[in-house]
Amino acid sequence: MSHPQIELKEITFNYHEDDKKALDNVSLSINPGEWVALIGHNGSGKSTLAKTINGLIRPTAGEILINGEKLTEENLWDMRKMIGMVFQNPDNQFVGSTVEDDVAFGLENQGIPREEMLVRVKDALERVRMSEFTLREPSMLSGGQKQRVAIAGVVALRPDVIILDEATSMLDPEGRAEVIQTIKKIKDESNLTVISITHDIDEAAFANRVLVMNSGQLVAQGTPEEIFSGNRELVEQGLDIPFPEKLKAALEDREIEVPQEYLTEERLVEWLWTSGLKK
Ligand SMILES: Nc1ncnc2c1ncn2[C@@H]1O[C@H](COP(=O)(O)OP(=O)(O)OP(=O)(O)O)[C@@H](O)[C@H]1O
Repeated sequence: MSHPQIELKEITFNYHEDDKKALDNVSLSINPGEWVALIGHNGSGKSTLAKTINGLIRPTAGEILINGEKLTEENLWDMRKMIGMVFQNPDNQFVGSTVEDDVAFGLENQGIPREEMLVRVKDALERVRMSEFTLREPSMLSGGQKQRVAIAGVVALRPDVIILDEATSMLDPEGRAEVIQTIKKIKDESNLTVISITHDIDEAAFANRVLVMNSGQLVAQGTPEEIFSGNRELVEQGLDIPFPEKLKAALEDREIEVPQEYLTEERLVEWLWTSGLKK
């Protein structure tokens, strides 16, 4: 029988006994090769959920299964090798003096032999299209390039799952697009599972499935189309909605008829061209 890659069963967690629950009875499962976006306003429990999935936090109640196997103290380190994380601040993630050294760092920690390490570093840098920067100093790179190097460091470890914890939030639009395209390429090449925690709903629109957190609970899940189409409640929850949906809402407020289905930016442009809307 095939199992979900990650399964959370009725997970509850609070940081301190008297605190309100940071996670409140959360159950979910994620399959290999899925791209799942985790959205929700500040403090809704997204980062806590990610830390639970990769074993940094032990839930107060409930259980976690990875490939059908229960996460325990004994198998924690093996399980953690399956999951790589990329964090928000690109500047806090560098340890090497060159791009190459930086990507090699995690491999050295895992005791990977030098020959194998060189192959993996080269391959990882090619996959994030940073080969020409191999000997550069990481601090000299743009934000998007820094995050691509951070992704290479994770990819070199050959994880099955990559968690992006607001990995694009400090980048300009160009950097964001670079990082998202990089992740998409790697995901397609190696059936990587992607969990992206994001406030950027345009990023969430890339996912196969969107999970919405609120006050430690998983309150909704569905395709980006299902979650975002005409869903003004999300805005009330402090979330942004994708640009095409924002524009549709603004046009509707002006009593202009708009398509009810979810539109990507390309489809929106197409519709605008053909809609006969006049200035
Ligand atoms: N180290 C900690 N100690 C105590 N409470 C914490 C800690 N980290 C988070 N919390 C609390 O747990 C709850 C969930 O926080 P979490 O960081 O998981 O939310 P989030 O959705 O990731 O928020 P953000 O978007 O701001 O990163 C919040 O009430 C937060 O104050």
